[in-house]
Amino acid sequence: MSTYLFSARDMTCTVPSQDGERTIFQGLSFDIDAGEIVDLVGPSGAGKSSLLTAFARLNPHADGTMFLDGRPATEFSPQQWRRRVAYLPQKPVLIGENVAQVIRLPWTLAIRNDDDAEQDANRLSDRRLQAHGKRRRSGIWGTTHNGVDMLPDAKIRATLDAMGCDDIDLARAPHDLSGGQAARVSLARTLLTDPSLLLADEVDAGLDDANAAKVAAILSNAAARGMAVIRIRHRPPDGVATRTVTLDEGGLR
Ligand SMILES: Nc1ncnc2c1ncn2[C@@H]1O[C@H](COP(=O)(O)OP(=O)(O)OP(=O)(O)O)[C@@H](O)[C@H]1O
Repeated sequence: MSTYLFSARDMTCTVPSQDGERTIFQGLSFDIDAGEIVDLVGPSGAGKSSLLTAFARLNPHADGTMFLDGRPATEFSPQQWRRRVAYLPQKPVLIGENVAQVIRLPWTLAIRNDDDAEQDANRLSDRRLQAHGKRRRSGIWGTTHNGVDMLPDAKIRATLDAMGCDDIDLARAPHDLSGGQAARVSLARTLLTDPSLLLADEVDAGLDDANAAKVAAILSNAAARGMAVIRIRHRPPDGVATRTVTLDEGGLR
């Protein structure tokens, strides 16, 4: 059994091509511990995004064996996996009329997924069924799930401020945000769902140095609290990564 937070073994990705199929990578292994920030670099087209989406179980062309907390990925439903392993695409997709709504939506969905998973488990166990309803959720706010005010504006505000996002108005429409603000809102939204592993696919691409530094600081703080982070980056090293791995010609080194 793996002792890492996350492990992947024998990762393979084969995509359709004109000649039939093309293998992007094969037999890759990767491990990451809680609190680590690993930069995944390599030439364009090497398969970095394909590997990250494979880790997120979002890549239909990829295969392999993965473990989270020593448990095989096959023991997690796709929803349970995504609750723990968050994939952040380069271009933020911000759904909602304003920043507060954008941030609240995945939080609500994450809670609902937790409850769904809990209900599934409870169906299998009368004893746990009795306990259902008494249990307190130990989420990042430590609140129970019984009201719409689980994530009130004041808490969103405080969280954004703590992440260096005091320039972002909660009432602002997502399409009015600058690129740097949108990137940080997207990041804050994901971090609030408290994933164990964050897969950040070029989230600082296209940002100016100041905004890229803010994004790096947010990730660094999250890692200091125990989150593991894998970043795909094309920018020069920023000193935040604990380790850099290169994907090239189908291999990781
Ligand atoms: N669904 C798909 N169908 C066909 N080819 C694909 C598919 N997904 C990825 N590829 C190909 O796989 C290769 C790896 O793509 P990927 O985006 O993972 O590389 P990358 O290292 O992230 O590149 P970049 O740094 O430019 O973003 C590319 O040649 C891409 O065209």
